[in-house]
Amino acid sequence: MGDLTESQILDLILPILRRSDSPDVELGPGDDSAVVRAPHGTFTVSTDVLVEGRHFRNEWSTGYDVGWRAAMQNLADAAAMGARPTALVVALVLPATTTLAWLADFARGVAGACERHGASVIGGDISSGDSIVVAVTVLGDNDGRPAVTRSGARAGDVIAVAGRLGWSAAGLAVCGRVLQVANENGPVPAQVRAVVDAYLRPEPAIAEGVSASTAHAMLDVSDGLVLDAQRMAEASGVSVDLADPLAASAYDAAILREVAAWWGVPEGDQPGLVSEWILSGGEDHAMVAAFAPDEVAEGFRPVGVVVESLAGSAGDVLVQGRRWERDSGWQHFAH
Ligand SMILES: Nc1ncnc2c1ncn2[C@@H]1O[C@H](COP(=O)(O)OP(=O)(O)O)[C@@H](O)[C@H]1O
Ligand SMILES: Cc1ncc(C[n+]2csc(CCOP(=O)(O)OP(=O)(O)O)c2C)c(N)n1
Ligand SMILES: [Mg+2]
Repeated sequence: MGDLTESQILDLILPILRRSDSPDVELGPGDDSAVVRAPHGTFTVSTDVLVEGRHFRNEWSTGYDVGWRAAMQNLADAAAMGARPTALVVALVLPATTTLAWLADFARGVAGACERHGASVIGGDISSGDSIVVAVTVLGDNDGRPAVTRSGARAGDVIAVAGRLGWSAAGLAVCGRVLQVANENGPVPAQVRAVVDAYLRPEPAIAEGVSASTAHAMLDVSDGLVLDAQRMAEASGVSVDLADPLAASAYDAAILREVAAWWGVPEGDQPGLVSEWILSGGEDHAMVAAFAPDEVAEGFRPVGVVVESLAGSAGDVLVQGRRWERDSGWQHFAH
C-alpha cells in the first residue's frame, strides 16, 4: 500500500462501504463532515479502538474479521443504550506494508456487519503507522425513547442476559491450537470451530439490546459478566446477586465443556474453566440488563436479582452467595 495516494486508497474502499439507502444519513462519506439526521433531538455516540496484538493478531484474524469485529463491538455499544445503531465513522492507522487485499477485505467486514444491523459508514480517516489501529465511532438513535443507562437498576429487579457468554474467551484460548490442528489437516469439532468463529467474528446481542425498551439499566458485556454487572451495580448504587449464573447459561456451559475437553483440560478442572469463561470472558458483547420482574424483554434469560446495598457495599456482586472479588475481568494495563 506504500506507493498509493490516500485518494487511491479511498477509491478502493468507499465503493465497498458506501450505502445510499439509509434514511438516517443526509450526506455520507466524501465531504469534510457527514450529515446525519437526528429527528428526535438527541443521538448516542460512543467510540472504541482495536489495536493489533491487543485485540487481534494478524496470524489469526483476516482483514474481514478485523473489520467485522471493529464494527460489531461498536454497534453493540449503541444497542447497549437501547439505541438503534445508525452510522459509523472508521479511522485507520495502517503500516505501509498492508496489502490492498487486506484493506478491501477489512472494508467488506465492516460493510457486512453494518448491513446486518442497518447502519452505514459515513466517514473516517486513514494514516500510516507502525501497527494496525482501528478506531470506530458509532452514532445511535433511540427513536424518541429515553436511552437506557447503566445507572437505573433498582432493588427487586431481575438481572437478565441476552446472547452468548464465554464463547469468545474460549475461542481466544484455543485459537492457536485450532489453527495448528487445521494446518495439519486434523479434525476440529464443530463446537470448537464455533467458539473460534465467535472470537474472530463476534455476534453481539444487538437486536435484543435495541428492543429492550423495558430495561431499567443495561450494558454490553465487553469485559466479563461479573465485572460489567459490577459496573451496573456501582452506577446504580445497588448490589447484584447472581444466584446461579451457570445454570442460566447451561447451553453455553455445555459447549464450553466440550471445548475444554478437546483442549486437553483434565476433567476435574473443566467446570472451573467453564465458569471462568462464562463469568469473566468478555468480547461476546452479550447484553446484561435489569428489568422489573414481569417486564423481562424478549430474548433475555434471568441470571440473578438486584438487591439493596448494605452500608458501604454498593457495587458488590454475589455469585452463588459469595462476594466476588473486585475487578474480575479484562483490565488493559494489567495484561
Ligand atoms: N480517553 C477518554 N476520554 C474520555 N472519555 C473516555 C476515554 N476513555 C474512556 N472514556 C469513557 O469512559 C467510559 C468507560 O469506557 P469503556 O470501559 O471503554 O466503556 P465500554 O466498555 O462501553 O467501551 C465510557 O463512557 C467512555 O466514553
Ligand atoms: C490477541 C488477543 N489477545 C487478547 C484479547 C482479549 N481482550 C483484548 S481487549 C479485551 C476486553 C475488551 O476490549 P476493550 O478495549 O476493553 O473494550 P471496551 O470495554 O472498551 O468495549 C479482551 C478480553 C484479544 N481479543 N485478542
Ligand atoms: Mg471502550
